[in-house]
Amino acid sequence: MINKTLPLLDLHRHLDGNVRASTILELGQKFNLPLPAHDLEGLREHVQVIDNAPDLMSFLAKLDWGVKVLGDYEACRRIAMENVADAQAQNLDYTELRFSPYYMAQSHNLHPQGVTEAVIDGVKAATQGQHIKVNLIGIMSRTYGVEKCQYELDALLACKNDLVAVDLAGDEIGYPGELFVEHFKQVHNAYLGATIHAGEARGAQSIWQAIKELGATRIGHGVKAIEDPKLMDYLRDSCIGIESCLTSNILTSTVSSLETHPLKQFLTHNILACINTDDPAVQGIELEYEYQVAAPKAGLTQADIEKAQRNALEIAYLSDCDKQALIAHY
Ligand SMILES: O=c1[nH]cnc2c1ncn2[C@@H]1O[C@H](CO)[C@@H](O)[C@H]1O
Ligand SMILES: [Zn+2]
Repeated sequence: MINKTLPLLDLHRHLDGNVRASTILELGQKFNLPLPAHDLEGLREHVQVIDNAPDLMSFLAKLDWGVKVLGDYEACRRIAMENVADAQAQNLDYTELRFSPYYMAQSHNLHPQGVTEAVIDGVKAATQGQHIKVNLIGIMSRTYGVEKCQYELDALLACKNDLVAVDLAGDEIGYPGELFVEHFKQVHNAYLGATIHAGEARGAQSIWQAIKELGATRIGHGVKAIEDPKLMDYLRDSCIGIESCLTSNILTSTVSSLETHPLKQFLTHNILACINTDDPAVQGIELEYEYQVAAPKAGLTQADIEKAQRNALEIAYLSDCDKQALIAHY
């Protein structure tokens, strides 16, 4: 169960993996797009993973309608605002929303920088005067290759003051981290954090690479770390955070069942692992479900769950002062 005396955080939450089905319908109509269905019930199977996908890339295809309907910058601003509202409805005290501006821009030839500015503006407007605090992480979608990622990174770096970190997401097998060393040099030169999707579709080596060559201080998923005892020790000793996403890992067939998910072992090994959603709307879950249902199924005791809740605060891209403010609220 969620410990209500501690702040609740979701550090791995894709804004563009969390577009409401109702918004997809409305924007589809607004921009006259040929949607695969014209009511919510019919649309569901096209925008949500119902049965486990055979692999990561089939899972990721379900995110596509959420960005195909982004016909202008106002639509991007809207989904950013709705993401804040959804996070508030989950009683989150703090979340890091991540988004890929090129992925959002490409269907309607928008400019990634314009998309980035619209997302920033939407988040600022929606959080104004509210309790919830939101930081943004820019994603490079590796699925589009090295050059497109540079184009995407240029857009993100132009807005670097409104971001806390840069991530690499998408096709981990087809576009391994080795291709992105130059990109992450620029990320570090801009004093941004680096959290990287690794050890999800590929093995422990991909996590080593993300840490040693790309300078990641946090890892998205990282499930394959369990195969490498040296890496497990390294993650613990170097305080590298692991952003676990339980249901996501089942739906992408990364892990065969919650019962065999390595999160429990990460926590027992004193790795700074935490519980997150990933793509809530596409997965049809929310953070509450991950804490109340998925985590116990994955073998976490109440003490483990509280540890994970505290770990999120520890590894969040927040100053010590901001962390204290979150704790002081309770
Ligand atoms: O679980 C995941 N693993 C890898 N990449 C992901 C996952 N969820 C979303 N994206 C990727 O993130 C970008 C949108 O934010 C897209 O590139 C999408 O494919
Ligand atoms: Zn993710």
